[in-house]
Amino acid sequence: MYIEIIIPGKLSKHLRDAFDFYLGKIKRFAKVKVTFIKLGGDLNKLSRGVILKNEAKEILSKIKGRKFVLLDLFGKQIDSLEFSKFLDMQMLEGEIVFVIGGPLGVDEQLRRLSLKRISLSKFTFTHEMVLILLLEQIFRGFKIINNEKYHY
Ligand SMILES: C[S@@+](CC[C@H](N)C(=O)[O-])C[C@H]1O[C@@H](n2cnc3c(N)ncnc32)[C@H](O)[C@@H]1O
Repeated sequence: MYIEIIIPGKLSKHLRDAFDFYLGKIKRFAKVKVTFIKLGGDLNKLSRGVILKNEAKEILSKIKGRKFVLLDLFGKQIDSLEFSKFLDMQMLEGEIVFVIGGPLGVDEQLRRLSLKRISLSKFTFTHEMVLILLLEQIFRGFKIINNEKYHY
């Protein structure tokens, strides 16, 4: 199983331990690649719309026509069991691509093109926190699929 996560920006130092921790945990279930793309510009010089379009262009160039799941505040809230079923189903395809928006959110084009939009809760998290939360849910999902003790 191959999982790719595309996210604008860089991971802050204070989250690196959590990032490495969950990547290490997932590696026996799947190969995970996290692709950081450059931010779409400086809000002091460009409008939010232009920045989001720049990021969408860069993200789409990495997606190269593949299906992707968007992490989106306005997406559907699902629970960990449903997420694990989705992971299990995608295993038949052999690949899942997730996209997380940048600090300013996502361009509508990405919403339109996405296969599915998932909301983790009604709270707004930083995009970097969403990366860590997503990795933990992926790990949890594999533990559920494999009937291993972790999800209570
Ligand atoms: C700081 S948020 C951007 C908030 C922005 N107001 C918006 O409308 O998306 C950065 C990114 O993190 C992700 N994100 C933040 N909170 C989320 C949540 N509760 N569920 C799913 N994704 C979330 C989304 O991909 C979002 O584009």
